[in-house]
Amino acid sequence: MPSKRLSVTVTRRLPDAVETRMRELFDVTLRDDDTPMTTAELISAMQTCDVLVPTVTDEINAQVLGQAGDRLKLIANYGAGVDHIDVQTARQRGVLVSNTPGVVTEDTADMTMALILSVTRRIPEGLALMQTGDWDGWAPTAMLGGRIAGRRLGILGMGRIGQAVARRARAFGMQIHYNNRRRLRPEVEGDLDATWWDSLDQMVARMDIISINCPHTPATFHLMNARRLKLMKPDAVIVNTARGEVIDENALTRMLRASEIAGAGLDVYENGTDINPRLRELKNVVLLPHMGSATVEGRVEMGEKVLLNIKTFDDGHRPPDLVVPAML
Ligand SMILES: NC(=O)c1ccc[n+]([C@@H]2O[C@H](COP(=O)([O-])OP(=O)(O)OC[C@H]3O[C@@H](n4cnc5c(N)ncnc54)[C@H](O)[C@@H]3O)[C@@H](O)[C@H]2O)c1
Ligand SMILES: O=C(O)[C@H](O)CO
Repeated sequence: MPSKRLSVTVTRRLPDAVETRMRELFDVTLRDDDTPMTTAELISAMQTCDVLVPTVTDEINAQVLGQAGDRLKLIANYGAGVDHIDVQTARQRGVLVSNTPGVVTEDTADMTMALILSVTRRIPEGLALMQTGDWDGWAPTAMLGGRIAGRRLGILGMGRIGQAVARRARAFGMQIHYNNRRRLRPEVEGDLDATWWDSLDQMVARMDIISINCPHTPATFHLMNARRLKLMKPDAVIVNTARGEVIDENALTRMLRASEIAGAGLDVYENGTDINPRLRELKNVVLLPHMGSATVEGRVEMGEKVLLNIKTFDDGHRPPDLVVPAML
């Protein structure tokens, strides 16, 4: 007699190859349209499935989890960041949470460098000049940016992506500094030629460029608040490819408008798509639509990770990318 297949609900459209494999392995419910589920749809899905595959666009808070069915045993997130899931409450309810770390690392680090270069070398301004047809030729003083070689890069959150950013930035001749929950092992720190700062305040005050690469947790919410942003040098730049909530977006906008810091490159925002409109008006800001890990290859690998986590759970083992509250 065939064994009962695990019931899996996926909240967003995934690459075709991933959806096909989902169908082969599980009793899967896939969506036809690619809009985020409403809260009611999410709760309804969580009342009938064994495994939910959400993304960053699904807010799975304590209230939503409180209405999930007893059947729900695993939330296999499609993405590395899990700040949209109340992992603590899930655990209390006996629901496991897994994510997709590692496969997003190189692509997100590439995008971090792209933002650093875009802001310091004014790439979007140059592009706009070409697109409007306003370029009237080379001039010694036109479109001058800042050199990044020799500059101090301060990485806040020296995990997988932070270290991948450090490797790239070293190749660009930057000096690497970092603040992290824990200091790296000496051999890793040595390989990256990175300088450790125990005090985030002291690091922030001395850097030319700051890159945010820590997760959004209660401890990192507004870690870059108005007071700390004011410690930055007036010619410094900040980039964020982690989560918007780590920076006080309104304070950052005010400081950029007042030229109290030189520029910002943002891939993520404090309130999702509801971006401070004043940010859009600024020339010294480069805004991207949360596309740090958006490569064809990466999206398939994220799906493969999700499949592996579910399959391992289905086989009676601990999913390899289990997220436990102590990690956050
Ligand atoms: N823009 C995107 O598309 C995109 C893609 C992937 C990941 N992300 C975000 O990037 C984050 C980091 O991903 P990762 O794979 O590098 O995670 P990771 O767990 O490997 O690294 C995170 C690092 O942050 C450090 N950290 C945590 N709290 C801290 C604190 N209070 N102060 C200083 N350091 C702290 C941790 O010690 C760890 O070293 C994810 O949580 C996710 O939110 C964004
Ligand atoms: O965390 C990630 O992997 C991306 O931001 C998408 O959720």
